[in-house]
Amino acid sequence: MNLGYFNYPMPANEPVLQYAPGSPEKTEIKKALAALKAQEADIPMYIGGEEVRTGKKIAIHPPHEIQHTLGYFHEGTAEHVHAAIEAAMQAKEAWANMPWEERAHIFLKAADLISGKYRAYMNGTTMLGQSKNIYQAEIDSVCELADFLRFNVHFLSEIYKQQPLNAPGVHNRTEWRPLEGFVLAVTPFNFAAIGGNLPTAPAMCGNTVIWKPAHTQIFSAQMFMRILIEAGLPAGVINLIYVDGPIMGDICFSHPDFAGIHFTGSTGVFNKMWKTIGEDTGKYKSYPRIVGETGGKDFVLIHKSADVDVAATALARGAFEFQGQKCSAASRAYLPSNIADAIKERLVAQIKTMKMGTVEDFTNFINAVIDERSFDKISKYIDAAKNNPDVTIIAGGNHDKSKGYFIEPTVIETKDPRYVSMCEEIFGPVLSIYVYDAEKFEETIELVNTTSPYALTGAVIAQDRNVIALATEKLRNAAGNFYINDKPTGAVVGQQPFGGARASGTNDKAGSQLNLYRWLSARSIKETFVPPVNYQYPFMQEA
Ligand SMILES: NC(=O)c1ccc[n+]([C@@H]2O[C@H](COP(=O)([O-])OP(=O)(O)OC[C@H]3O[C@@H](n4cnc5c(N)ncnc54)[C@H](O)[C@@H]3O)[C@@H](O)[C@H]2O)c1
Ligand SMILES: N[C@@H](CCC=O)C(=O)O
Repeated sequence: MNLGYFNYPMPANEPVLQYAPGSPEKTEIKKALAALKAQEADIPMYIGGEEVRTGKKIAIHPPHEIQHTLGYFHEGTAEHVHAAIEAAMQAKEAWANMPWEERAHIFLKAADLISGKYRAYMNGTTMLGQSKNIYQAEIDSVCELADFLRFNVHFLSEIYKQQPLNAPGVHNRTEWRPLEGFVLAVTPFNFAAIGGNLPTAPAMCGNTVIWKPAHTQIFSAQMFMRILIEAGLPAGVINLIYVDGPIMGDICFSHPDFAGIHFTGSTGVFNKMWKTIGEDTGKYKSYPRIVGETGGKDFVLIHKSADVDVAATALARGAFEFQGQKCSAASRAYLPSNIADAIKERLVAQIKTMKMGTVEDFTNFINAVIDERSFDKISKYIDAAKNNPDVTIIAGGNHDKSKGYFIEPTVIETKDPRYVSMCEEIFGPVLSIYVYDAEKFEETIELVNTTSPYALTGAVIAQDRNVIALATEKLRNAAGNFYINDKPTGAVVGQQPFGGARASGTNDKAGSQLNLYRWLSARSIKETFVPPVNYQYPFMQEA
């Protein structure tokens, strides 16, 4: 029954709490961290509304304290992928037919639970599971996730309102159907908000979903899943499984009901998925929607007119917050020769004050990288730089995995603008810098544009307005999110819709209408009130 058109106006962004000494939020998070550490969680998969425990228990350790065990998750097999598909297909019809306002209110309630009752637990599971300090957890697992849910409800309401023209005697309407089949959400380790957005955006549109997070994000993913259930999400709408990626891929990508993938992760994995899906599209009922946000090699281009402190701070925050494990992290910087020494000096001075350690000690700015594989990969780049006479490490360079996966914030200076660390995504606390002739700004723009295959984020730091205009125009295709006099990280939902092009993804902008359109399939319906009863047109009559 449709008894009215209900409005979901543009929401405000969830305010970021400050966790100052003595604040109530600081007391709450300290309590939550202690409680989470005092227990060993037993974490099931969620399939068709059932908690599924397989007995194959995998331990979860904080990356900054690997001797501690936070709990265990139950790993699934091919059988659980099949069960999740079946559950999604069974739940599909009832979910698609549920009135929009009922669906919307589940997600709005979940947003309020995240920003209220469970704020400390969303933050706590993210801090401990992914080694984020409180500020990094707050902007991700609480503010960005609540924003994704609230803004998407607003954006989808706006889409539903979009209707075509009518000619006399005819009524036209557009139905925004969900896709025919199930949607797969495959999510990365680094953002709890991305983990939450990738399954909920298609679900909001009436699709049912299989959600496979990275193993290293399960501690916060299961917290969000429990919140969705408390908010009223019906059984089978989102099915959370912990299965090896290729096993899941083999089954889902060969299933006739596979309708789309919402992926965020590395470019290599996405390329493989695209190829597998494209090999024989005849096996599917419809062409699957393929949405992927992938890697980056994000630049900061500094002009000779730049404010030195602005430049040094954009690099310090942009490169090292959350240990550089943001797809948006500043990882290559171009310093003009006239102020390069001053920027380096201030950057190194800032880095020297960055404390590294556990998330429970709030004075630590730097925590650990996600796991041993990442630690080893990042350390290799640093060690190769140490052994290369043509490059210099001007800050950091040490790493130690005895207690946790700790890597110092590291700055590599190279005289070769195409040195490996200027081109490849390292995904850790490593910034590479190249000093260019301050009079060759235009040539350097070209260098920035052609050095890496990625085009995710980038920043220009300058005070000269003509230069800002020039860089904005010439680097149009080099970044999907472009920043002027700021760090290239920290996009906010509703303000800077996020996503990149080239090897950085399909640029379907998470948390925007552009993204939601990918999970909808429009049906145009024409109704003629008084239809013709003779095939002949007036032009056929004799004069
Ligand atoms: N562009 C963006 O918006 C954005 C945001 C966050 C992270 N990222 C990118 O994500 C990467 C870091 O995250 P990650 O290490 O979790 O990425 P990843 O590619 O290793 O993993 C992403 C997801 O894919 C799964 N997976 C891995 N191999 C698979 C396979 N063969 N088949 C099916 N699934 C498979 C993983 O288990 C995980 O769930 C970086 O490259 C980063 O730039 C991009
Ligand atoms: N949206 C985040 C990055 C997400 C990728 O890791 C930012 O803008 O920093």
